[in-house]
Amino acid sequence: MRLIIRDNATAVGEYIGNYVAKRIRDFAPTAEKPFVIGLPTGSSPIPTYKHLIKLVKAGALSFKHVVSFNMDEYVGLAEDHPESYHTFMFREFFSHIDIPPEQVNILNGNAPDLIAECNAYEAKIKKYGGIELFLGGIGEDGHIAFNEPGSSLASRTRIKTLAYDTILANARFFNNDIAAVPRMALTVGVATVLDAREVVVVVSGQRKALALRKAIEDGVNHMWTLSALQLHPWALIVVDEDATAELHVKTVKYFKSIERVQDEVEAMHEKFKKEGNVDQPGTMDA
Ligand SMILES: N[C@@H]1[C@@H](O)[C@H](O)[C@@H](COP(=O)(O)O)O[C@@H]1O
Repeated sequence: MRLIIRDNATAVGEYIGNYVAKRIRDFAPTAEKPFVIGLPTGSSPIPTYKHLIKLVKAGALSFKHVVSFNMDEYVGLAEDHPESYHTFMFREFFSHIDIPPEQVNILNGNAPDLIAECNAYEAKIKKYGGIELFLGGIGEDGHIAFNEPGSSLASRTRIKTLAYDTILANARFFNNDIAAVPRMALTVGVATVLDAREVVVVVSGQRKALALRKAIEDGVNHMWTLSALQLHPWALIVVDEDATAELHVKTVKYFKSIERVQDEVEAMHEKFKKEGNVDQPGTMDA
């Protein structure tokens, strides 16, 4: 696992935006071989979406051959409700980029058969050959997608009852009316996320600091589902300084030093490549 620390949420968004853009460009997606990406909602990924929009508008990136799968959606909230994840994704991202809407997949929290909806979602991901890069955010209780504490680390897309803490945390999006926050959601499972070839997680703000510590300094534990990322061979967490508040100084220093050495290795490879000595980029420590 790599941990990248940036000064603030904007810098985190720029870092992840550039990272995702490079992955898409290097993949060179086509209609026959699209780049399959998993996407989150929440306030944390907004700076990333803003940066990706900027790159698309500047002609430096295209989502024409990208297929997206969102992480989750509330159950029973009208699709056009201002706080549905459908509305969020189009408002904050999709309507500003060139992704064809038919390539966007978001769970339908109003499907007549919710279990069938979840199973079909998993099947569709499989049909595309799996997710290349899953971008995620976390809740204050360490949940990834809506995999609340106690979720099975082998879980798949399913119906999930929300933790009361999450309902309280999300009330800010419903005029602080706790009663208006849906009690259930459809969510990809922990195993659905871990199946992706690469996972990138954004964590910003001091209120996520404990979750970050639990996820990276303690062991794998279903009470902090992000910790399951320790089992993933290619995981990257990008955080702002505020989110590191509960980490040991030693941990922060360690990951900063890894980034420094990695930069040196990459610069060296670039130099060699220019001189025609190597044709493979350096591999990154995961
Ligand atoms: N289901 C979503 C999560 O996928 C998201 O990571 C979390 C964090 O939101 P924010 O970034 O606004 O703190 O919000 C919800 O709970």
